[in-house]
This record gives sequence, C-alpha cells and structure tokens, in this order.
Amino acid sequence: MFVIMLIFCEVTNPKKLWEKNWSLLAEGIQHPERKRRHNLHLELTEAQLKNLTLVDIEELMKRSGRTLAEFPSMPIPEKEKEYAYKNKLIDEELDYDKEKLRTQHISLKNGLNSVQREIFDAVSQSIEQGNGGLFFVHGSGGTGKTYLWNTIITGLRAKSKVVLAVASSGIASLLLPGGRTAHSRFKIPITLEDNSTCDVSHGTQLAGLICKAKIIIWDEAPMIHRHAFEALERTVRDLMNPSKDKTK
Ligand SMILES: Nc1ncnc2c1ncn2[C@@H]1O[C@H](COP(=O)(O)OP(=O)(O)OP(=O)(O)O)[C@@H](O)[C@H]1O
Repeated sequence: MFVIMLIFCEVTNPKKLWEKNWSLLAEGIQHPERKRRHNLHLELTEAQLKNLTLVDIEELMKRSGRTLAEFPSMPIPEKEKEYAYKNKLIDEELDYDKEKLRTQHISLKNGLNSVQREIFDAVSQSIEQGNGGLFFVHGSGGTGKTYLWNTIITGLRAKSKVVLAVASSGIASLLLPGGRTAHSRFKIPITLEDNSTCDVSHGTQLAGLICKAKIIIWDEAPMIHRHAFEALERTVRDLMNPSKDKTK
C-alpha cells in the first residue's frame, strides 16, 4: 500500500508518511528474520527494522521500475547492511560477540613477539590499504602461528570484517576460531586436476561470502596439493570479476 501511495498518489511529504507508519509496515519483518536466522529470540533494533522494511519497499518499487531515490526526503536502505542481511553465510560470519573479541584481541596483540608483530603489521597494513597480497608464514611447531592467526582473526571480526579461517585438515581447522576445512568452505573438488575450479557459482551466498572476505587464513597450507590453491585462485578471480556475474 505504501508503495502504491508513493507511486500513484503524489504524496506531498513521503518522509512524514514513512515516519508515522514505519512501525506498521515493519510488523511482518521480525518473524521471518527470526526464522531465517534460526534464532527465535532475535530482537532487531529499530534501525535494523527500518532498514529491512526499506529494503522490502525498494524491492517493490523496483518491480514497477521505480526507486526510493526518486523521493529525496525518503531514507534509502543501507546497501552494506541490506546485502549482509540477505546472505545467511555472511550473517553467520558477522555473528560474533564483538566486545569479547575486542578484549581478546587487545590482550593477544599486546603479547605478540617481535616476529609475530612484524607479520601482524604487514598483514594489517595490506588489508587496510586494500593492496591484496599473499603471505606465507612458516615456523616449527609451537612457534606461535596459531597465536598469530587468532590475533588477526579477533581484530578483524571485532570490526565486523569477514575472515575465512580454513585449514587443510579437519583437526587443524578445530584449532581456528570459526575454522572449517578448506575443502568444505570453498567446495574444492575431491579429485583435483591442473584446471580444476571450486563448485561456487556467481550470485550464490557462498560467492557473496568469498567476495566479502577481508582475508583467508589457511593453516597447514603445505599439507594439500597445489592444485587446491590454484582451483581457489581461479574461482576467486572469476567471482571478483563483476562482468561475469550474470545475476546482476
Ligand atoms: N606471543 C606469545 N605470547 C604468549 N604465548 C604465546 C605467544 N605465541 C605463542 N604462544 C603460546 O605458545 C604455544 C604454542 O603456540 P601456537 O599454538 O600458536 O604455535 P603453532 O606454531 O601454531 O604450533 P603448531 O604448528 O604445533 O600448531 C601456545 O600455548 C600459545 O598460546
């Protein structure tokens, strides 16, 4: 009804209409969101409810070839959040206790030794500047690699950044917070050849998650055939190429 009014009724003050009625429009938002996130106790904040309602309104507007942007007084849904809400995998990767992570991160970071600190700074700088890069960290057992991963992971997750923590083996993946095996996370084929790719298509939730990741941490990397990395590299290059995304 709200969309019909906006499009056909020449409403003089759309923002006022929205402010007066947004809570009515948002009534159906909370329940499906609880179901979708498998959390019956989820309480969305007012800002989240408003944003999700605006997302729905914008979708309905687009079906009629219109957009909320045509109504300058109307708020526009925040794209970043809109995208995140629609991707369950991203939701899961952002669903951490940020305060707890921040405290852990500060403590871990303060304890880094000089070599760990050097690597931590180089990786953090590369992420902050968006330069991209490949860092190969090696050291004997017990030299503090997992400690370093945890420092990087807690710092980024505390800032709501997506970190994909994987390991070549199931056992090693258990030592990483939120860790998975590389095979299961990236759908790497079991039988690998020199031209293999991962089973991830454009427009899927997994593709969205991979594109959103700030860093992939791969523990025990040398334990797996190089074809696995090459398959992932080929796949990520393809996913990050927007011209190939036919779903847009
Ligand atoms: N900078 C540090 N300050 C305090 N403790 C540390 C530090 N670095 C590592 N440790 C501790 O040393 C132990 C071994 O570190 P860690 O598990 O990170 O090593 P690792 O290189 O991952 O070992 P492995 O290759 O066997 O998995 C852990 O108990 C860890 O908490």
